[in-house]
Amino acid sequence: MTTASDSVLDFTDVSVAFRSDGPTASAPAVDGVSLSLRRGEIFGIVGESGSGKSTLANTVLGLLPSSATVRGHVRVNDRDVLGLSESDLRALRGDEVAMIFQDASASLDPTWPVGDQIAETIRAHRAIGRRAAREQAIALMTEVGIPDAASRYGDAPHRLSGGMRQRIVIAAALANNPQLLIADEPATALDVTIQAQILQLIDRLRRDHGTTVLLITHDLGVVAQVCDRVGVMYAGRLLEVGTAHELFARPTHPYTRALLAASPNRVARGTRLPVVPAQWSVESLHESEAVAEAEAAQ
Ligand SMILES: Nc1ncnc2c1ncn2[C@@H]1O[C@H](COP(=O)(O)OP(=O)(O)OP(=O)(O)O)[C@@H](O)[C@H]1O
Repeated sequence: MTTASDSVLDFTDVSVAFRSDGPTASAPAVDGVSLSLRRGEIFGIVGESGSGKSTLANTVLGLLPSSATVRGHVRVNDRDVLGLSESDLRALRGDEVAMIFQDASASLDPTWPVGDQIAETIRAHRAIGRRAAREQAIALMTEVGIPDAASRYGDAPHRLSGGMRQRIVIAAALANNPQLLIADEPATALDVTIQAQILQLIDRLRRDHGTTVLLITHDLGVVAQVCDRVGVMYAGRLLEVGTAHELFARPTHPYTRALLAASPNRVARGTRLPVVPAQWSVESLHESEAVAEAEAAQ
């Protein structure tokens, strides 16, 4: 059992619903999710598009629109973050918790030198001078693998490749040594080789700094490459949690088994989750499993 001291992030019976303008209430985007992340682990949330992964993650830093109603408890280091004021959330963001998204370009100001953007992130949370912040930013750029970081400090984002921009975003995210990093599809927009490098970087940073990582993905290859434990989401529900090894070797939920059966080369990088029919039922999954087994036996 996870105790308060070894868990960084706890979701307790979290549900999220978006107010709809239509006559019928829409199904909850997140439905009764309970989950604890252990200190220093990379926890993958895997699920097809629309399963509620981003919505769940966005509850942590208060990033949901006002049309969303969140129920349950979301605790960071035992402090309930739902209902925090905007200024408390700002203090939490980038300090205890940092978040990176799929599109690095959208996270960076296109008109500003990349190094200054990292330095400002440091100065937003700590009282240090410009020169010290600049030195720390260059050290971070070096740490995340920007070659000749000092000379790239003054570059505008468009002068860097997509992979290098994502490294800058990761450097800025880690600037204040957060305990928790939420990475929402951090490598999906990049080509396969660069994706692998970004994931290796996240894994190395976790090892070097002890950062806990919540990694959102719909790529089973990502799960296989870096995740310690995995939660499978479907239609807002967390169906199954286990180690990455358990998930691949002994999936217990029929939905997970169907996903894996439908992804024959499932540990290869770039294995996207197949979309299962919206009106999913356990019976239909049993059928698809039977078909997969019959095909495998041929
Ligand atoms: N701002 C919003 N207003 C209304 N509904 C929303 C909003 N954001 C998400 N939803 C709905 O919530 C459900 C879950 O969406 P969410 O983006 O969390 O899924 P996801 O698993 O992260 O998908 P993807 O991998 O495509 O990002 C979907 O049905 C989506 O349409």
